[in-house]
Amino acid sequence: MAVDHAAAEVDHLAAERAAARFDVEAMKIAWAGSRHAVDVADRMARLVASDPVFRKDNRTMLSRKDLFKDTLRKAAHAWKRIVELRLTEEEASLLRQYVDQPGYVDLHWGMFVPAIKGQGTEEQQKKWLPLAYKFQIIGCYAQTELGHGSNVQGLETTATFDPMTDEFVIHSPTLTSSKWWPGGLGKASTHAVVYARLITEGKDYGIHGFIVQLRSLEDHSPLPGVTLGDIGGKFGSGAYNSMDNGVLRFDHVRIPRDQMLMRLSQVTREGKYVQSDVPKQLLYGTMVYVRQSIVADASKALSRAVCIAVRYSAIRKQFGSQDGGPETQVLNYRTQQSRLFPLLASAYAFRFVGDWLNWLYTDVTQKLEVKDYSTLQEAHACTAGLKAVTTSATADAIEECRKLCGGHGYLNSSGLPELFAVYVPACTYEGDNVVLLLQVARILMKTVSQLTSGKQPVGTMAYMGKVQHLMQSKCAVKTEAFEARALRMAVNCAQNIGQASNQEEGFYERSPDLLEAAVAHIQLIIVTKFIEKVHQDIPGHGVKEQLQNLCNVYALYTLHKHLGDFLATGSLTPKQGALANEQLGKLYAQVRPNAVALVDAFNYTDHYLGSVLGRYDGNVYPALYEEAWKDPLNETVVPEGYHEYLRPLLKQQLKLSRL
Ligand SMILES: CCC/C=C/C(=O)SCCNC(=O)CCNC(=O)[C@H](O)C(C)(C)COP(=O)([O-])OP(=O)([O-])OC[C@H]1O[C@@H](n2cnc3c(N)ncnc32)[C@H](O)[C@@H]1OP(=O)([O-])[O-]
Ligand SMILES: Cc1cc2nc3c(=O)[nH]c(=O)nc-3n(C[C@H](O)[C@H](O)[C@H](O)COP(=O)(O)OP(=O)(O)OC[C@H]3O[C@@H](n4cnc5c(N)ncnc54)[C@H](O)[C@@H]3O)c2cc1C
Repeated sequence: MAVDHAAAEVDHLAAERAAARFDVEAMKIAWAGSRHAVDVADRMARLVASDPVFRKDNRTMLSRKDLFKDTLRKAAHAWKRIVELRLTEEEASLLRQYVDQPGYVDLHWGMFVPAIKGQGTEEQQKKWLPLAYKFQIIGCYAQTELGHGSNVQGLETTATFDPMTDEFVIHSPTLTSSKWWPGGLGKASTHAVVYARLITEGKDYGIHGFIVQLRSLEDHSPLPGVTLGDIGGKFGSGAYNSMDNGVLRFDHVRIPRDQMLMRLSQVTREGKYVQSDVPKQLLYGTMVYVRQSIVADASKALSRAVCIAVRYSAIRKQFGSQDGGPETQVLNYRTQQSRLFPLLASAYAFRFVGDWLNWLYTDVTQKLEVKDYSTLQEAHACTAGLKAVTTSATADAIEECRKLCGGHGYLNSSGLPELFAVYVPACTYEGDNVVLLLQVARILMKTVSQLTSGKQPVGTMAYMGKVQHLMQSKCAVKTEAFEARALRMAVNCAQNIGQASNQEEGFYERSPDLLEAAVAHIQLIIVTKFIEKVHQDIPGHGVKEQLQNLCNVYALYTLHKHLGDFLATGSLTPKQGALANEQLGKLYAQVRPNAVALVDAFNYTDHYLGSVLGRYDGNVYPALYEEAWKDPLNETVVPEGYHEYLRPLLKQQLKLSRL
């Protein structure tokens, strides 16, 4: 039973649920990963849903100030509950997820703590982490500047070592060097990991991380030399406006030398720069960590939107039989299915590839601990590429779900506008998606160039080693078609770049094609990981069959959508393309009776979904009607402003008509 629906009196979706051909409880386990994962998520979701402090149905009606205060209140209350109930790290993180309101704690736990863990020495970790763990300090991640975000090497903030005092002087030399965007910086954080150019002995050693205190721990006022503020309102109502994305300027602010994060490189007491024997890209480790978690978040956001759209499509009826019989559920329209079911399949696909990516990340981290850097490039390519492809697809899908819900999808009470507004910046933060895909493309080009030297590609690039076969064969098997498409697109790009006067120029000219080659490579990974998942032993009546269906939907839909690539590279014939489309229609018919149960398997509470259209009990119309009356505009029958602006107008019209 989904968590807060036990009391639902009428289940308007009961017939849909009864029609499902698989065990929903077992599917919940397949989705969450284990029985334990289902149980703990269930408990945390229930805890949040039943606590009035975590109410969020009025969020889009709050002013920015009230919304921010509400966020502070929720964060403090969540922390109180975490301490009182002695929640584990896993439980606490789920509780924060279900509170579902972007706020400074996301950056504190999600970036500040990981940056210190990844880039701080053991000594620095011992000093700073206990303070952060107990919330005696609040931290954020201050990298992006007004003038530069994507180009990290172009950042301008300086950290100049002063050997006289054994301190770094942090300074913002220009307006464009102002830190701009960091979440939690504007109003909440007391500390930040600040990225700045390290200058010592007159030499610029590039970007490094520093722990800098920004606000007094006594009264929260900015420390001398520090200018701080919020950067202003953002897209949509409610949504990401709960976050205090901030601006920060330094005027020669001094910090002790030991606040430079010194795991990757050090500055000695005398001011000598010492590079450790670790790759300098580890400076970007926090971003890699967050990118992998963003892939898991994509499946959460997408599954929420799909859950709303599927349930509502089963309730909503339009048109019907000619003889006045019942109208048709819009979920029965073939067009609705062909728009919605690929999104349902994508939610599952992203979930499983997210799990795999988490495994890859953990594996790389363990290897790094024993100084094995061999999989660093693979981790970068997979996190960057999957982050880009899954967030772009999810942002588009949320908007598609809004349209699938017709007019009511445009109401705030559908939950979809806010979900979209909160979600879309994921295409930009933690690396603009185009910039990240170009990173993948660079690695693809490097791999192609090494093929002739006999170097065998490994990991997710291993298929490129089958170059002779994949360049020539006609592909009968689905994965092979995806492999051939990705490889041939990459090889085409490499050949075209090879004809340019130099590599950089060629890469620049061919970058639109390179983006598409990178997408093809990443889609191959998603399809492969879904197939690997369905080949596992998956218990529960009908569960494996449903996942197999969804896997086929994802693969064939992707193939259909990018048929141009497959045909242009000769990876498929037009006849195979047409057959794939035929097959897709049949698969949708198999998904149809299971659709509602497949979204029930996400096990979301009505509180977390935050949507009158996606209610578990399907009792949509009374809820929509009731919700409308809660709008502040309906507090008075005659609107404020009537006497000033409507009455005189109407009176004037009355006078004119009497003339
Ligand atoms: C949740 C909401 C909160 C949001 C928070 C934020 O947004 S926070 C702000 C988020 N901000 C952003 O996300 C900013 C996005 N921008 C960036 O991440 C970087 O500027 C860049 C990667 C685009 C270029 O960097 P660059 O000019 O320094 O480098 P380059 O291109 O010249 O490549 C040199 C080599 O490094 C390799 N390599 C690169 N990255 C990694 C890695 N992570 N790991 C391992 N390796 C990596 C690359 O493959 C290449 O290898 P090769 O060929 O030499 O063997
Ligand atoms: C909601 C939100 C929260 C954020 N939180 C944080 C935070 O906590 N801490 C932090 O430090 N930062 C944060 N950021 C900043 C974020 O990381 C950057 O905005 C992001 O990295 C993109 O950089 P940019 O803004 O410089 O975009 P730009 O690089 O200026 O992008 C503008 C356009 O240029 C294109 N472009 C750029 N470079 C290239 C290229 N080489 N080739 C082709 N096209 C290119 C892009 O594709 C895009 O279309 C946040 C941003 C947002 C929106």
